[in-house]
Amino acid sequence: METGGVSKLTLGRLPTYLSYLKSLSEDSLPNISAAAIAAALGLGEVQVRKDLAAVSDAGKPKVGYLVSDLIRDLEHFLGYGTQNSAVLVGVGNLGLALLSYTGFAEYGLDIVAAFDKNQALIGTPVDGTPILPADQLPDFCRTHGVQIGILTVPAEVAQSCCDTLVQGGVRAIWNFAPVHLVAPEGVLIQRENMASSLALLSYHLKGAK
Ligand SMILES: NC(=O)c1ccc[n+]([C@@H]2O[C@H](COP(=O)([O-])OP(=O)(O)OC[C@H]3O[C@@H](n4cnc5c(N)ncnc54)[C@H](O)[C@@H]3O)[C@@H](O)[C@H]2O)c1
Repeated sequence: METGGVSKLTLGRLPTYLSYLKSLSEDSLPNISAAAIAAALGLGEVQVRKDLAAVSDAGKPKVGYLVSDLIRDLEHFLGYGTQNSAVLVGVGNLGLALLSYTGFAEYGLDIVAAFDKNQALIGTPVDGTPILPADQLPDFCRTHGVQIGILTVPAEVAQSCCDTLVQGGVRAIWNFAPVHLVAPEGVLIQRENMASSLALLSYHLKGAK
């Protein structure tokens, strides 16, 4: 996976740094040290220093980072300044919850339309997002230059929906269905795997007994 020279683990921590920095009140000091960020987030100082050095050269010895510069560099690196158009496929329980979440805009994600095969759902927008028939998916993606597809369909149809997104020119797929998807080179599939997270929790509890 191409991540601009930083590891996937570092990349996964960057939004945490960003949201912490943004949560600091305007009355806070303009500068912050890697040590202070590490302490606030329960991370190692060396780790934080290394992560931030990969995306920003705003850090100065003894002074730390100018918070506003660090926010700017993190947002730039994560591409939050530019909005990415996305479509969501499968307007069921999970799809509806994601469509109703207003926080994605902050991460540069703009869900421009949702698709479902259930005719009863077509035509009634969810929080302003139109719900369109599934057979319009590839044409819509092509016409609107959609880059991201969010899959919230049952596992058994996820691969065919993924193929349709790829046909429409989508190059990044956020898959919530519990299934491994195959896509051509150049298409990134990011699976939201709740089983992995749960396994970690169960394993932790087992060790604590
Ligand atoms: N609900 C959750 O909390 C949750 C959590 C984690 C993962 N998931 C996964 O997310 C997916 C959706 O779960 P859900 O609970 O929202 O299911 P759901 O049955 O409520 O919704 C699925 C939707 O997909 C639509 N659909 C089915 N085939 C389609 C197709 N070919 N093209 C377009 N739309 C199609 C259905 O009409 C329905 O509206 C599942 O794979 C599930 O395992 C759900």
